[in-house]
Amino acid sequence: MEPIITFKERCRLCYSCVRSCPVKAIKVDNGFAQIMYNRCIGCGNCLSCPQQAKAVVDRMGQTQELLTSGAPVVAVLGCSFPAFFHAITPGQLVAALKNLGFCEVHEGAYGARMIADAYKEVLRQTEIPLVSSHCPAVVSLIERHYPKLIPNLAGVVSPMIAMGRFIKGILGKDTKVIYISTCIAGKFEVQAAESSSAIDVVLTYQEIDKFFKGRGINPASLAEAPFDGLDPDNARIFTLTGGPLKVFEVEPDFLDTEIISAEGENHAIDIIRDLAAGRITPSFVDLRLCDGGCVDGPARDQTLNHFYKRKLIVNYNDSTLPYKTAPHYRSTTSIPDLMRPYSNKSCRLPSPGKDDIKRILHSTNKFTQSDELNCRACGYNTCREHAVAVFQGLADIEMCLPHNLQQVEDDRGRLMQKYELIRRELDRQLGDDPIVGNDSKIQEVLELIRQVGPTPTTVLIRGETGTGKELTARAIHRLSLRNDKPLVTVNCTTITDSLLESELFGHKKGAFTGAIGDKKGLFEAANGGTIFLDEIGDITPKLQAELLRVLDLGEVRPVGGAAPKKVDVRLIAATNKNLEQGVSEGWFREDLYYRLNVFNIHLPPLRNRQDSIPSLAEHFLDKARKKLNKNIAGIEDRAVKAMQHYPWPGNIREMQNVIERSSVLTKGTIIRLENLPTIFADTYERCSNGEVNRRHASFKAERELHISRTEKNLIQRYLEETGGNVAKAARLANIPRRTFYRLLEKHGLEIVQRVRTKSAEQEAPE
Ligand SMILES: Nc1ncnc2c1ncn2[C@@H]1O[C@H](COP(=O)(O)OP(=O)(O)OP(=O)(O)O)[C@@H](O)[C@H]1O
Repeated sequence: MEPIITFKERCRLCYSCVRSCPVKAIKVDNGFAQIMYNRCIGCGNCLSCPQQAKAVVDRMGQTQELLTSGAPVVAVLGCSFPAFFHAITPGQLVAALKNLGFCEVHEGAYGARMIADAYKEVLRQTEIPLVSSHCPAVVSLIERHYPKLIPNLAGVVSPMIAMGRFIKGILGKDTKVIYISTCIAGKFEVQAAESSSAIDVVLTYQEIDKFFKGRGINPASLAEAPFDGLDPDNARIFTLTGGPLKVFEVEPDFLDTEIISAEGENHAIDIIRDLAAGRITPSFVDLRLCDGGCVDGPARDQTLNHFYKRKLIVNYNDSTLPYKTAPHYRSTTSIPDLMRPYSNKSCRLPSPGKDDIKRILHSTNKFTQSDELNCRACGYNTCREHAVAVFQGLADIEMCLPHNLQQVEDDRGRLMQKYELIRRELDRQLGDDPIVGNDSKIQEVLELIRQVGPTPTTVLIRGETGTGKELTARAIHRLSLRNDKPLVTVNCTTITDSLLESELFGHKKGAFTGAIGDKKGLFEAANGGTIFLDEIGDITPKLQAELLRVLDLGEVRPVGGAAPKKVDVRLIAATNKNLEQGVSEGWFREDLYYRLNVFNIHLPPLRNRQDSIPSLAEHFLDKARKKLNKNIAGIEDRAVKAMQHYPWPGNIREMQNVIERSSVLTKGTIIRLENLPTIFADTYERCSNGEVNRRHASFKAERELHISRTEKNLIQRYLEETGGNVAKAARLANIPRRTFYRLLEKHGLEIVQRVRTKSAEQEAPE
């Protein structure tokens, strides 16, 4: 497994890894940034991901397995260890490692000591510019990205590999060697074929520290133990800036241009690029990718500054460390083969032509040079570099931040336009719809709407389904002084009980599973305007109590929140339930009932509004005409008559649907009885037979019919003239009030008039 992995789900596409990768070995694809290992040089920069989406693969389990396998396991400490384990002595660190189960502990600096002689030899023999190879990231950089310089690489192993070969050469191949340092590239290096089997595991200081903690080992409490192997002497400074040249005994003069010693990815890449281009031709280039040398490798102690770490290393170099060297390490034949080969590991990506770049730039709205902002938000230094990466399949177009912002702005504009269109359409469909009807009942309703509209009074609208309760609520809001503020409509049965409370009153973050943030409720959304609670008879007793609180105190309490919020909302409620029965049966709170029942509007069912059927039919036909863009002139009389005798269980909504459906079905310009659902033909037949039968009935029956009609018309007229006041109407008709009531009953002129009549009666004494 590769030493660094990506946790897809943590990647938030901030492109910080793209930005920090010196060789752009990151591919953004499928919604996350992944490492392209064939381009990666193991510098470890991507581990600084703010979301911790990149992590070093845990090798502690593997180490533990080796330690318990029975094979001898040797620990080798990289030269920089005193700058990490600075709170304990080197001898205590050795003791702690032995406590973990390591049989020997060596200083990796001895590896630097060993390769120094090899370097002197290679330097003496080489005539082309020689590039040092002790930094595995620099080796990878050349093998993967500048293969032209492979012949320039010193064919000498790194100090780490030298140590592995040295120890295994003496103790035998079955010995396991674990190298511990600040280096991440070393983890990649030991996986490469060229250095395989020299080192078994590479750990960072952090990993070994975790190991101590996991095993309850406190190195500071331990007595010092001596190192094994050989004392590296002054090779301990190898880790520092300038350290390798000192150890290799290559000491240039101040003005020397033949020897280059540099650190840091920018310098290293610049120098390698110039070498490859032949712009510089020094005799020796000593390079390390980490700025500050190995002591400042990616797994360093981040809390210490470079110069303090330098001081720690210098002190360590000056001190005498306890050593207990076994005689076999002193044998002159113990020095292993320190040479190594290299291979071309570059994989060339396709190069885009000018037109390709242009096309990609255009797709992110970059048409002129000034459109190329080179803002680097995508992680690439220039818009062109990003375009090349897009062409090569490394980057996404969507990585361009200015382009995305422009897109969001454009989308916002488009959505605003759509919203505006939909709002107008909704207004057309709902808000501006007139309340149609010329029967006395609906005229009375209209009068009530006109009276209550401009007041702040709570209104309770009652009536069967589809009778126009919502339409009435809209009309009331339109006539109110709040009509410039929202009318929020809530159907209490469409939202589940548990959600309705939070929908109405809002909730605080964490109030329940899924409450990931604070949310305002619909009462707050309606602040200053009106809220229409449809089907109020269906809300739970708990919600009834909360609602009462809103009505009494004018404040809402969000679910999970302690502090109430003031709201100024007018309430219109509607129900087709019998709330009085609810109160007596206990499922509707009495106090809420009285609070709602301030001003009642009762919408009559359509079957009691036969007189309005022709005008409603015409109204809905007009709507269907516009909606379907169909030339329909009218509805034939037979169809209207059938509609007048149909009981309309779904009321006006049903009628609207029937007319729209018939408009779709009709082939001519007139909606005929046959275009209506078949039940209307039956209804028509029944009512026609009734008329024919009546025509053939006796004179007496015919006379009764006419008298009854005249009686009904007269009663309606008296009511109209007295504004629905039954007491006055009875006086005008010169009949007792009780007789007038009986006639109302007989002709089906009920409830609405009676409600009004009752209140009017109280005002008007007999
Ligand atoms: N008097 C009327 N004039 C014109 N259209 C009407 C009238 N009454 C109702 N409508 C139309 O009938 C349909 C149903 O009306 P609305 O939704 O207001 O009924 P409702 O009583 O609130 O229904 P529900 O009880 O199912 O919620 C709507 O399209 C509305 O525009």
